[in-house]
Amino acid sequence: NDTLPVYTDGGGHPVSSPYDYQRAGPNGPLLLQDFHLIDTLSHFVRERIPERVVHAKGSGAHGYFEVTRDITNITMAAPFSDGVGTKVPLTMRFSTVAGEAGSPDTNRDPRGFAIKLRTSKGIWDWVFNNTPVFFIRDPTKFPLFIHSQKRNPQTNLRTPNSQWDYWSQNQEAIYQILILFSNRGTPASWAQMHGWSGHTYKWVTETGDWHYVKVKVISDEGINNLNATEAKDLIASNLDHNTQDLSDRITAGKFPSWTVAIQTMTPAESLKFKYDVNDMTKIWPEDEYPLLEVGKIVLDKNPDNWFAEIEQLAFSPANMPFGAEPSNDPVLQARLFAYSDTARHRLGPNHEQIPVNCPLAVDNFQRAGWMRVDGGAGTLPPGAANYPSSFEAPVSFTPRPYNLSAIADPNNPQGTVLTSYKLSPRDFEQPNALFNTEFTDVERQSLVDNVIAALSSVTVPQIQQRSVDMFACVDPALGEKIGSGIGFKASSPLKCGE
Ligand code: HEM
Repeated sequence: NDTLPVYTDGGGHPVSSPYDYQRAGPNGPLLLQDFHLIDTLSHFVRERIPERVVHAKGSGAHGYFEVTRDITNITMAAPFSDGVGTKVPLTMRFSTVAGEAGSPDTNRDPRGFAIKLRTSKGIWDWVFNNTPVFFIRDPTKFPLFIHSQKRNPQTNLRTPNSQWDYWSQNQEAIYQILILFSNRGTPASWAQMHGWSGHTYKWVTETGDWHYVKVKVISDEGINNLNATEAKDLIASNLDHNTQDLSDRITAGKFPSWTVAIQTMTPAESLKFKYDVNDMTKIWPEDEYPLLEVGKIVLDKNPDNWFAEIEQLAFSPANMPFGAEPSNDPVLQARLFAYSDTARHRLGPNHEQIPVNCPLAVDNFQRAGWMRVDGGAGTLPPGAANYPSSFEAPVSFTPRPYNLSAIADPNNPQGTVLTSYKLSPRDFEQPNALFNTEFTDVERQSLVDNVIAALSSVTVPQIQQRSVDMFACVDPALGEKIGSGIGFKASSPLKCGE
């Protein structure tokens, strides 16, 4: 049938039968020249990547987020800044936490509730759970807590002893334990769960005003849970119950949907809040901090390729557009580091170019590394400079639209500053001493000759001028010698830093 594609090996060469292989005679050993066999085997034995260290079992789908309220008085972050009615594509992944990739969907566990929003200003990952609080408020506890819940290193069994040993020693987990051991610990469907940010974030406006914010993603169907017997029965009859349920709903056109709401707190209010605003074992009561509906989520497309679009998803709470910032919640701060770090391990340094993780637009200087399969330069022409060039201007730089130090937090009055060292005339003092008092005559002359030779092959006059000025800042005589060697004079007045 010539309408079908022709079966080939990995090099694109047609192969008559995928089952056949080459031997030295009908009953002889295999031939190393059989590329098809070797290609097939060697790809197969590399088909697994590490599973997620937590949240290994999960499933997901694609859809969109729609802005339903103008909250530019709370944040300048896209998609909100793009106006009511703006829709951005998203991918969501739901997961259990402690089980391995093949473990049952209906195990008692919190559920991961992760959302990748592809906004006009970059990726915004909402890496939430289906619970409003968390077990810990100290980041150092996370690996230790997870060790107590996962398999014992000697027996490879999960043991109630270590689970309850941890919890009874670390009782700040109690709110989450109550949820976990109620029927909320076994949701009936990914579509019938709410999601919560858990953490407090800071959302900032164009003028630098900011609020503490928590996000709640409310299932339009309400929540629906299994009792312990139902959950156990499903483990016996269908390990993948929730995975299947999500996929079946979308195939049947019964698209899961959620309403997104936020709670806000001003910095002044936070000082009067009964608990630490950065303590993620506490909720903000909804009667005191009412929910404000701001958006809608709909999931309307199943993945075409589970590995490419779900397993290779890499979420990071550090992925935030301008207008959303982390609070000083230490658990959140630790997560800002941990997720991209694990993605580099699990998927490699170029995980952000995997289509499901890729922002709508990305232009930077990251071109190489393992498995770089695109030009790595976004929309830049292939020959564009691979660093911030002064003469080819490959990219422009957006000034940050607010000054981080201006939004200092009353809970941390020092604030944070965005800075780098500025050049000053003092930066030339030690080079001057090296040139004049340490170098020998031979070294001085070799420096002049070698720099003249190097600068003569530079073809951009403003680079030659800046370089001559740099040497003149070290010593005017040095600038004069090098300048005359390439036909330039030091600028007058000469500027040697601020
Ligand atoms: C210090 C605390 C924490 C650390 C170090 C941590 C670390 C991790 C790591 C390493 C993964 C695997 C990611 C991957 O392989 O792509 C993960 C997954 C996940 N975590 Fe955390 N986590 C922490 C706390 C939390 C909290 C507080 C939440 C929710 C509020 C959360 C929600 C999730 C979710 C939803 C996933 C699954 C993401 C996906 O579907 O790919 N984690 N976490």
